Amino acid sequence: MTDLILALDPTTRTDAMRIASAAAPHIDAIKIGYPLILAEGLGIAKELKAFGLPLIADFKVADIPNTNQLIAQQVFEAGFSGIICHGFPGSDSVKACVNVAHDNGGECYVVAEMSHPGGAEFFQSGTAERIARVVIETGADGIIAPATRPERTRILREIIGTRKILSPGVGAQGGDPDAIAGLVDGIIVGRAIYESNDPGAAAARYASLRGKRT
Ligand SMILES: O=C1C[C@H](C(=O)O)N([C@@H]2O[C@H](COP(=O)(O)O)[C@@H](O)[C@H]2O)C(=O)N1
Repeated sequence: MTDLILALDPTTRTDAMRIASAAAPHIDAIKIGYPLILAEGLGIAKELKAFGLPLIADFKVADIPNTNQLIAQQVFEAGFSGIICHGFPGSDSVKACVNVAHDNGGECYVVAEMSHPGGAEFFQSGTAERIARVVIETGADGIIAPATRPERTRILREIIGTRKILSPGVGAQGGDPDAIAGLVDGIIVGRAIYESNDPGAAAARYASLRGKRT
């Protein structure tokens, strides 16, 4: 089952609610991060929960363990069911997020390799693979891996086994959904949906990929 996760990055409540409402019937989760939260505050999470979909907090948490713990606690108190953290701060920092997520019945996903061009500079040469191994060590629920580089995501899949892969980079960044859908548990799509004149129809097109997971 290849889930469709809407990256809801508009920076006004009005646009966010309009787009979420149109896309809701076709998506499996909503990911929000700094663009919308800094613009509208954490309260937007409670409003978005009205759509009955899991909410993923994309804060790319990357601090010392204690600070990661404090951030993660705020995230799950705000009603999120998942959190994204970075892996480069090390296994103790990742474990702090994992523990809070699991204490709250939620999930923690770790950025293993980023989808933009710069992600190839710093996450390859072994870094992404090391982070994938931290995911195994810490019991994290999965990784973020690039839809723009299916060959890299395939390598990371070999390391993390059945843990989840959520894959951004489809659409606006050039990632081909058909090339990645069979490899991952969810594709993350933002601008190709929320910048569309018809976000509902755009989401429905990507939703047709469900079930492609092989
Ligand atoms: O490597 C990563 C990490 C990060 C993530 O998912 O954690 N994202 C996020 O995924 C979405 C893609 O949006 P769009 O390009 O479809 O508009 C945005 O919210 C990005 O911040 C990536 O794009 N690549």
